[in-house]
Amino acid sequence: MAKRKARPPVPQAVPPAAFLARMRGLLGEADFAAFEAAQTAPVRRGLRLNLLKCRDASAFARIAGFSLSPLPFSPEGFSVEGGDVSGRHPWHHAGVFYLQEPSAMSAVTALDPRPGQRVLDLCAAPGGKSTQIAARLGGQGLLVANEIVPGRAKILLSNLERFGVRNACVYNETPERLCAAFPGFFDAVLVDAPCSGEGMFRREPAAAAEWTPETPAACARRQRAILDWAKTALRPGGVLVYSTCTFAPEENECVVAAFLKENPDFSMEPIPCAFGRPARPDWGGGEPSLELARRIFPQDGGEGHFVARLRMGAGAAAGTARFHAQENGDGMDDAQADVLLRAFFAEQFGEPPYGRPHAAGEVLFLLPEELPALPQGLRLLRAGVCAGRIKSGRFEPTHALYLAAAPGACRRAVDLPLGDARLAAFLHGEQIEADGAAGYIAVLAAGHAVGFGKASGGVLKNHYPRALRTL
Ligand SMILES: C[S@@+](CC[C@H](N)C(=O)[O-])C[C@H]1O[C@@H](n2cnc3c(N)ncnc32)[C@H](O)[C@@H]1O
Repeated sequence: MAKRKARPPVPQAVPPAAFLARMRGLLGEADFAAFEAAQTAPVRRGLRLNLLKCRDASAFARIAGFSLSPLPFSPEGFSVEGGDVSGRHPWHHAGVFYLQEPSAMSAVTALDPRPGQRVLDLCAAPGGKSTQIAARLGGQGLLVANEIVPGRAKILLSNLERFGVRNACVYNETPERLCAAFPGFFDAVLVDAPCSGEGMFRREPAAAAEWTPETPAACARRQRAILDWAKTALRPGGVLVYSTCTFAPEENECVVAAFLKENPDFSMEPIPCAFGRPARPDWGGGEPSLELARRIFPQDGGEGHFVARLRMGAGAAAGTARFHAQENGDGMDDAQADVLLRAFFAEQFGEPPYGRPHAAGEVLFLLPEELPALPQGLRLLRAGVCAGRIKSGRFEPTHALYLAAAPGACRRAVDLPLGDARLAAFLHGEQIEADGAAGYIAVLAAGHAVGFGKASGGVLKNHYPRALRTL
């Protein structure tokens, strides 16, 4: 592998004195001492396997050169040491793993999404929890991942594409507009709310610098508004998970207590995994069922999270979603897109096309089966997989199409070991050697697709997206 530049040291955050005083008051002397001691321990790095691409953690660790230890927060999550644990690792480019703060994995464990369900991740960027939900869905059902900030929504899309997710729609919407378009539609909704980020002070010094004693109350107002919209997108009997990465009771127990008071058709449910410790009913006005939510403090093995799982009563009233059929515009119709994609898949992949072929002008998509049509008028970044476009009468595939290939499916491929200089060159954007017939060829990193190129005259023209190339 190419030699890596040493990374500059991460600046150390100084927790505000008022924050520490609050924590001392909340936790009491003994627990506060443990909290403070954990704050100075080395930061644990978390790695989550992409179950869509790899389920064998020992083989993964051996080949990737990592040492993995299980975490209590999620069965597919590990604390990681050794090797090149970074976004530059070829298997990171291939979407085989996601680097994530360990306790952040707990929210999807609490949500417990199952294949075939319709799931909404309402505050989704950069996609830590969306990629985990998609992996748990195993390609069946639907994930709607939404992010309000445009630039962050693009990063969310990029991470879902890297993970090879086929059955997601990515939106850049306000919670209000998104939920109004999907009334009563989802089996499960995750609100991983914007918060004061007290659990991220060590990793994000900016969060510590911005914090004031008034921040939690301001965040709580926004969180309650988001939850009010989130509930409208849930079907009766569905599950709502609320999570934050902050410690402030105002943003955790108090927000959930107020929600339960205003929505008697919702009730707290136990989380099917005993990470961290029970939440504190006395920090949320005394509602006893708050004890079913969980808190994770640094002394519990993660930077900090709060997770509550609520269920909507099965008899509650729900709205009905109304969708409109997609239009094709000029160019192919869906039947022609189907024929073209079948031929391309037969040549390139050992599986037929998945989803529903759809042509929008010159661009061809494989739409999620679970979404018969799309709501109109929303800022949609992607529905399903963008397969490619017709250019000068020929089909040109996308990077996302190769990343979404099932493991072992690429028929025409050059498979390079992780440390191979040609792999480093490809990820850097260079041409590499290619034997054999001309045409599109997948580039694999030890069995997993990282992208593709077009072979001609013994070389592979590089189609690795510029924005993703290593420097
Ligand atoms: C805690 S982060 C989400 C992290 C994400 N779930 C993950 O695991 O990668 C909260 C997100 O909410 C977004 N956000 C900020 N203000 C919002 C608002 N008023 N409504 C909805 N989302 C908002 C932020 O841009 C941010 O991406």
